[in-house]
Amino acid sequence: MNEELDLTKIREKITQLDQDLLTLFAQRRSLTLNVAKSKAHQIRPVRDQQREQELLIRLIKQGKSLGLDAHYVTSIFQTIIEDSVLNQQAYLQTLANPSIEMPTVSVAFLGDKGSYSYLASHRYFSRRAEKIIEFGCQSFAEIMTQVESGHVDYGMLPIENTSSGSINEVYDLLQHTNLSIVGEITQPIEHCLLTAVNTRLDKIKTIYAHGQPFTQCSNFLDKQSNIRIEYCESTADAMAQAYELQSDEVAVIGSEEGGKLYQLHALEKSIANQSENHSRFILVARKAVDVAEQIPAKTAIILATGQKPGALVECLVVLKDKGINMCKLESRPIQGRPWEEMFYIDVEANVKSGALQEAIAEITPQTNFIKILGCYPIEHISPTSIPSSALKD
Ligand SMILES: O=C(O)C(=O)C[C@]1(C(=O)O)C=C[C@@H](O)C=C1
Repeated sequence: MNEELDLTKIREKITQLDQDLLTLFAQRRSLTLNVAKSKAHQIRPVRDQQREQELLIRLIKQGKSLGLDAHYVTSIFQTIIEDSVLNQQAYLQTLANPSIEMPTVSVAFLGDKGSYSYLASHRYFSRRAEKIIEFGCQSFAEIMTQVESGHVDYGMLPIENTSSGSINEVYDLLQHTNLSIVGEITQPIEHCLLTAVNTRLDKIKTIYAHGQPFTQCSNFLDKQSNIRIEYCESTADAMAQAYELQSDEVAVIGSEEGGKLYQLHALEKSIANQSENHSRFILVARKAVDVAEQIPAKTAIILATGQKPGALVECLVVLKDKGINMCKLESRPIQGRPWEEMFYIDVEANVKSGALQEAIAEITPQTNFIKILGCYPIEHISPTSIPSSALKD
């Protein structure tokens, strides 16, 4: 056979190239760590979008001359840059918080292996810790208690989802805790219908699911007739049940990645109402963290204004006047005080910044309760925009 078409030989060459690519990725990563060290000295922001834009435009051009299309090149390098920014941020955070020890961390999350909270915990600490001690919990309240009591270092809690909105139970728990929010991570939620054995959709009689995925897949579930839904404490619980039953009439809603831990296969993929489905998780700890100046920060504040008309608006006007961007506003009833609301406000500012300190000082007299829930690095790296002319062939 023509040597060029010998599959074994071709695969050997691909394997070698993939290995070379990995070596290059690792070299690039260690160079960006030096960039972070240099920026730590000069107190320059981690992100330099002009540099990113120049780099992407040049790479798209070079890619085209090699027969690689612009979208392919862009998506690869945006992933590389995101990794670079997150790594630099993680490094600068270790400098800003020298007392926090990281090689081994213990993390409490909802459910067991395979839950979305489990996946978020592993992703979050993958660039920060060498070893994770996992602590699966049965409820959000248990996660808080485990961290408060010192049994674990961190708790990972989902706070909002792009499809089903805010997770009220978590907001309510934050009202009464002394824990601080020290990080965030946005996890893509890719709901699939998973089964333990090969089967067909029309054979499924029972679907096991946690309440959240159930709500997020309501359109798909409405279309299935004669299917019984069994609510579970967590997605991992649902997966464990399906694994144990080994039935061609049983399915579970969960991620393909998590399902693999239970030897489950995807019968249907992308079954969520919204194709772009993401959950934002917060990480809580007993001690607040400092956020390095070079990193964009978010501060979470809760406050109650009583029933004075316009009191909340006045607080928000203070933020506007100080040029502080509010990225989230949520309200929840205050337990035991009917019709009174607790407001949760996320702002894009470092709590140590002059502007936010001044804003808090001005807002405080207008409230009957105010507390900083935490200040942490913004983990969401929005991709740098590229002029459309660079994308054209
Ligand atoms: O060149 C820098 O300043 C870097 O931080 C490196 C890098 C990259 O990975 O290429 C990452 C982040 C910046 O926004 C720009 C570029």
